[in-house]
Amino acid sequence: MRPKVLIIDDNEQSVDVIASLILKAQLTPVKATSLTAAQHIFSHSAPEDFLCAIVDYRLPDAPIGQAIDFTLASFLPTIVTTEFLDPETRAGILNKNVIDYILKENEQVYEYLSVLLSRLHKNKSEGVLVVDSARVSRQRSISLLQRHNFITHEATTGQQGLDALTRYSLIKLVIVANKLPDMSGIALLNEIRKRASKDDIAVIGLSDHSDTGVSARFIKSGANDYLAQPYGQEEFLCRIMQNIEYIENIELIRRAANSDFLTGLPNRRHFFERAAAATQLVPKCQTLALIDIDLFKSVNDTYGHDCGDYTLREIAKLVSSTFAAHIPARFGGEEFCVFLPNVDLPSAIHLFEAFREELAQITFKFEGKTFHCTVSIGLTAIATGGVNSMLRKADEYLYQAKASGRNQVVHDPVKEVV
Ligand SMILES: Nc1nc2c(ncn2[C@@H]2O[C@H](COP(=O)(O)OP(=O)(O)OP(=O)(O)O)[C@@H](O)[C@H]2O)c(=O)[nH]1
Repeated sequence: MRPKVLIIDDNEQSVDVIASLILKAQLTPVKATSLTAAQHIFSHSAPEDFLCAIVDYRLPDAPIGQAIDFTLASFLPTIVTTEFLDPETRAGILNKNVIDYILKENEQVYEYLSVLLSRLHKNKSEGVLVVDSARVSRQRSISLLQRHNFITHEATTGQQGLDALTRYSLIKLVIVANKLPDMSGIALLNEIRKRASKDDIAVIGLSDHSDTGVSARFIKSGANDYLAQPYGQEEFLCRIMQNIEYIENIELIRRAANSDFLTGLPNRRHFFERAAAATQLVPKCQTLALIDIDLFKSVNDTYGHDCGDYTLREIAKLVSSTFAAHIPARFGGEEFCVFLPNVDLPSAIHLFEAFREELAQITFKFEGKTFHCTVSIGLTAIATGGVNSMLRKADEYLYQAKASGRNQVVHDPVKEVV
């Protein structure tokens, strides 16, 4: 079920705009035109179904932000919208521990709201580590991050920070104080950069307003950004969002470059990178298989190219789930490859026979038509010549499998395995 977002606003026009943004962010809007209506809706719902609330500061039955107090008391992360904003109101809103406020002054702010909503959703799977021995400053950072749904981790020493990085793989961003009890922030940054580049984990260094040299040293030593203390909460959150988005965009580009467009499986290039990394770890044994769909041309010719694409995607899903613990890839056309470090020939034969049989049992259904597919597989464990030589050998066996009637696995003679 899509998470819900509660809108409390008595202005029909802004409710409609906000609701359409919520739908665009793949979330479900729930509308209330007053505080009383919101209280009624909320008392009949499960609080955990709601991602957040978007609350107008001034409502007929809640003229000075009482609806904000209600959503916060209901543990709903709250974004405030308002038509006016004097410094006193702004400070009052921010003091209430809301996520952010939106001044309804132009269309661009709705764009910002849209970004904020999708971030709140995505942040639930993003880890941020705060390494700061000063309790108040650390807790302030953690509290701001939690308000934005991030998974937070805290450390008071550099070593604890490094341990947390080893333990929690979801950490995308680290906030590093300049002075730590066991090392300097710069020294910690150096250690982090030995493990992860600027494109893998973003680091924001905390410096002092009075010491501009520190921020420059952070950046020169590989930090993505810095924040001069004391900082405002809006600046803090803007920088966090910017840096997390940078890491996410790099991830997206990498995924696009490494995966096959049609099936999402790793592509040939990425396969070779992963296989090379796996062989460097000197596996005890290795097997490699080439899988080719039988008579696939006839699927295209009989049911059309779209059906061919659908079949490739379905078979790719089975390849991906069956060989998730190994290194599967689409090699192009109707051919897949799987490299299995630390799997010997008898175990691999068992795996690929089971895969072949399972696939042959599947009834593919496309636009009212049903049909079956089989695959031929060439499998080798003769690893002395490296991955390229394994590919040539597997290709020979694949040719034999096709020539001997298809729907079979041809492999090295079991006793001759090196
Ligand atoms: N729909 C679709 N078809 C593809 C794609 N890539 C390759 N093909 C088709 O896959 C077919 C491969 O045909 P062939 O090489 O003759 O082999 P086959 O029909 O599978 O026969 P055997 O391999 O001998 O069992 C061709 O018709 C290609 O057009 C793709 O991405 N989508």
